[in-house]
Amino acid sequence: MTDKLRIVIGCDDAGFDYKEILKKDLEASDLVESVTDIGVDSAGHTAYPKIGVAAGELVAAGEADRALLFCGTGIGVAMAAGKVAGIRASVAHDSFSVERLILSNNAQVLTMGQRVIGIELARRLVREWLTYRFDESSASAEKVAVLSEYEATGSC
Ligand SMILES: O=C[C@H](O)[C@H](O)COP(=O)(O)O
Repeated sequence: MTDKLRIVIGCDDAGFDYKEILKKDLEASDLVESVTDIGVDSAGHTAYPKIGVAAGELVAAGEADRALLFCGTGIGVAMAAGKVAGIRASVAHDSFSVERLILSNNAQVLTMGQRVIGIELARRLVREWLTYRFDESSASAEKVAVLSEYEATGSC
């Protein structure tokens, strides 16, 4: 049995519809322990960097395992979340990239763009994302460690 995940979900106004749909999917999933919605609400106009940083900080603080974020393209919230120390975040809109986001990069944050990907593909990819766990003994681990080394020391 795979450990269940504590997930933060968030969006800007351009990602609101998908965030609402995926929030329901996550809440119904057997692979999810909890879902924390950090907004925006339907009337929200919070700029995407604030959502990305807020989600990244929750994960970095150990209050969640992963974050799933939406904006128009997925790019802005990924850039913002990735500014938080220790956070690895990326947009991914295809099955292989979603797999490698976990198995190669041990990323905690997946982002998607509501203006880019169809909703049924987004839902399928999130279902797949929930099944992957990074293998700390894999050859990928030492590559991920180089990122951490750079963060810690300023060089690698
Ligand atoms: O990456 C940014 C997002 O796509 C955002 O939702 C839209 O930003 P814009 O309004 O600056 O295009």
